[in-house]
Amino acid sequence: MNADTSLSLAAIATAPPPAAPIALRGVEKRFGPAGQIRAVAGVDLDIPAGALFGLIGHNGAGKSTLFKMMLGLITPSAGSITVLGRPVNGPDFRQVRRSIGYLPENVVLYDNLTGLETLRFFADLKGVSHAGCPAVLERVGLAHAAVRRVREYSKGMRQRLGFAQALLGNPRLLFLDEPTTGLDPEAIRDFYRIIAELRGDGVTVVLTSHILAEIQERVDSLAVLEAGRIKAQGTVQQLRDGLNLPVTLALRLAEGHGPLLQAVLTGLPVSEVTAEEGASAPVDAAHLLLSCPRDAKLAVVAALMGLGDRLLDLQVREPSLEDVFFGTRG
Ligand SMILES: Nc1ncnc2c1ncn2[C@@H]1O[C@H](COP(=O)(O)OP(=O)(O)OP(=O)(O)O)[C@@H](O)[C@H]1O
Repeated sequence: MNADTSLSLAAIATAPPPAAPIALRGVEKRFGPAGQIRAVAGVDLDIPAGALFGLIGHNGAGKSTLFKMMLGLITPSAGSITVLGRPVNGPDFRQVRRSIGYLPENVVLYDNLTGLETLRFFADLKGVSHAGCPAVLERVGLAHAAVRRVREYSKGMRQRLGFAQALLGNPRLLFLDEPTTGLDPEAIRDFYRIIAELRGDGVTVVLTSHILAEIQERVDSLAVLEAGRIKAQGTVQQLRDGLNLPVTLALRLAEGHGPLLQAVLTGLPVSEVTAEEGASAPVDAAHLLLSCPRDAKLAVVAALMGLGDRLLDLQVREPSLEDVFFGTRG
């Protein structure tokens, strides 16, 4: 064996394992002297490497508690968590933490520091070089404000700065708690553009949001958390399919369609016929909404073709994630 070969074997032996999925098994967290507050209850969760994963839940559902346990900041009362191939709270997790970026829900910033000084401060805490700070500021669109004090920053600029500190040290995994709070639509677009770039580099991103429509458009898969439990998990399509929520068909019809509409729909499982908001009397209105089970959608659409030129327009409206989220409640 020559020197080069032994060197490369040594490198393989000490190389970190490939980024593994995040895995939670039976995770529970209780607070209070007698453990009477159950913030997280029996959570099983798998987040694949390279995913953009969304965690959705109302206030108090347990999202932040789950994040803090995945970061090793607090210890589960029961269950196990593995992040990037290592048990959280295990002896070598400190090392893994260096590969993780975290944006807390309320990032603490010091008003007297400039943006650049803030990033240097966080770089020191994380044990990474100051050299990357200007580039990270540039990446989040704050290069122009690098030497302005944080007290002069708008809410959106503060949120960008919080995001910037999470990006320090080129993390392999990002936990972002409500990352788009306080951002205007353009800044939200910028944020997801950066997320897309990071994912192109193989970074795994886990985020929470209350803006359900925003999450629905962007994540690969998500978990709906309610009262500390996962109520549903999967892609948006899987959630919709699993819940079998009805599909809405929005029709625009020519006058005098009433009897014909009733005739073509006879025998089909159309549960509701209502006028779309703004239209006049229900069945004679020109704009109608029909609701039917998703497995009857094609049969209903085919039947509606029987309206001929009285059917002016037809839109199939899938249930939104909002429907999925609230459909899983209670
Ligand atoms: N340190 C703590 N001591 C006692 N109870 C706590 C503690 N941290 C969280 N809780 C409770 O655990 C539950 C879950 O809180 P958590 O902050 O995880 O929810 P969340 O989904 O992040 O909510 P939000 O969207 O409002 O941030 C809540 O009932 C909360 O009051």
